[in-house]
Amino acid sequence: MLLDHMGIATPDLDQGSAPYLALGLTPDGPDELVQSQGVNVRVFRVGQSMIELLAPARPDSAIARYLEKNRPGLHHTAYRVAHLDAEVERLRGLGATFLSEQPGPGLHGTRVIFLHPKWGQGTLIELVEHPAGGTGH
Ligand SMILES: CC[C@H](C(=O)O)C(=O)SCCNC(=O)CCNC(=O)[C@H](O)C(C)(C)COP(=O)(O)OP(=O)(O)OC[C@H]1O[C@@H](n2cnc3c(N)ncnc32)[C@H](O)[C@@H]1OP(=O)(O)O
Ligand SMILES: [Co+2]
Repeated sequence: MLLDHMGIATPDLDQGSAPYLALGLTPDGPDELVQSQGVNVRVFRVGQSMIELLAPARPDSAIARYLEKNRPGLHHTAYRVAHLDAEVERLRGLGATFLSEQPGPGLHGTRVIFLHPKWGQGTLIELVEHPAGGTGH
């Protein structure tokens, strides 16, 4: 299992970028608007993983709601799996609860799904389908 990214909630991508730029990281390509999630995303690559900076693009987005109730910072962690549907079924068999019935569109055209933060023992966990890069089970 590979860590795909750490999702960081920020009110503003430039403000949220400051520590990562100071650490010597540079954005990996242009910012991306992901309409389905109502977020503007800026990515910094860290080895095989990423820092995924997320700023609200709409007041009704999950990130906007999160920032109404929480300080900016680590929002979720995401893991790479080779065969997402099979992994979802395997985890459902173990009693895992998901925030949606089916995977949806994620960054860079990936398929993603989120596990309920209660199941994640307080951490919001995202699974990202990477047919090549996942390890799967
Ligand atoms: C561009 C896509 C990109 C990608 O990687 O591809 C992304 O990662 S997009 C990221 C933004 N999208 C999402 O997070 C989608 C999944 N999230 C949700 O559906 C909601 O945010 C949800 C259900 C986790 C929370 O919804 P809401 O904020 O409306 O509800 P509450 O504030 O009442 O929270 C309920 C309960 O969950 C706890 N909570 C909320 N957010 C988090 C979090 N990020 N980490 C841990 N726990 C979280 C919150 O504290 C409440 O707990 P409770 O004990 O009931 O008080
Ligand atoms: Co994410």
